[in-house]
Amino acid sequence: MRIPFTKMQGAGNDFVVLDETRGLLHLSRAQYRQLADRHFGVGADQILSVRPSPAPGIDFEYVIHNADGGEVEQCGNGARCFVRYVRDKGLTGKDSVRVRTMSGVIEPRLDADGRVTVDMGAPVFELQLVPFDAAGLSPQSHGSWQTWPLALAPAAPSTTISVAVLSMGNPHAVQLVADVETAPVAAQGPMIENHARFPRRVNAGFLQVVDRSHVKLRVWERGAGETLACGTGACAAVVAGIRLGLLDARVDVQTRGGVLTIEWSGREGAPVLMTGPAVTVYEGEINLDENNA
Ligand SMILES: N[C@@H](CCC[C@H](N)C(=O)O)C(=O)O
Repeated sequence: MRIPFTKMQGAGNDFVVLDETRGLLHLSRAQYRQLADRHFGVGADQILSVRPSPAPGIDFEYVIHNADGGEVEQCGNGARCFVRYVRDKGLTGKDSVRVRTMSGVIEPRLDADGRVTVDMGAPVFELQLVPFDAAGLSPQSHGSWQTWPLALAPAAPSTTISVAVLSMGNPHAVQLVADVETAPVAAQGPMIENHARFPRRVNAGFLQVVDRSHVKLRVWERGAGETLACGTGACAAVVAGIRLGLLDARVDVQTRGGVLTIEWSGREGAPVLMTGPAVTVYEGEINLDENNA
């Protein structure tokens, strides 16, 4: 099967975008993996499928698959690319669209300066909704919030780290580090991602606070490994930093692929705003392996 695609990136988090507004492609998990494969496919951290309005008052549906082929709830950098794509392709005349994802409705809008801002909705702190199993653990209190001890085994020697746990529609565990450049992202990332206390696995953030409005961040993404940037990871890290009393309401997040600006008032139920780049890299067509269907 030969299909057209668009390659996009937001702060270096890269995507294959598929237009399914005129019919679903019904790709298999193996075909999503082939699209994401950097040797046998196009290469991407996630595959984004653009689907028609699922309900009145909603402009589009946005379906996200990680590089491992698994469908996931949310993708922040992808949301910025989504609105750039539907506008550039003439699928809408609006600068701001309401888009349904697996975890709710988000609102990306094209800004006058060429960047994109997304209302990512409110962070979720209920542990069972993340989901995170805290049974038998004693949290460490930081003012009105807490972090959780997470034993990483079989690390040698075994290590216990301290993580803030929350959902931005998808699950995040954020730990503070002294220096992101020397943080053990590749060593700890897979252990955190697959930790038994996260039944749906988790995205693992490594956050260095520079000052109250600047941080550095690396994220080991569930189903994709370390990426150059993670939009929901940036939102989760800044929300965690604000709730831990370390950050102000507007923070620039330096990732390896660029800067994202995150704003959150700190009020429970208030939405997180994320601003950053969204860029089309090229268009193409690919033969998908029928044996993978
Ligand atoms: N890169 C994304 C997040 C994509 C999904 C994530 N790996 C997950 O499994 O939840 C972003 O920019 O938010």
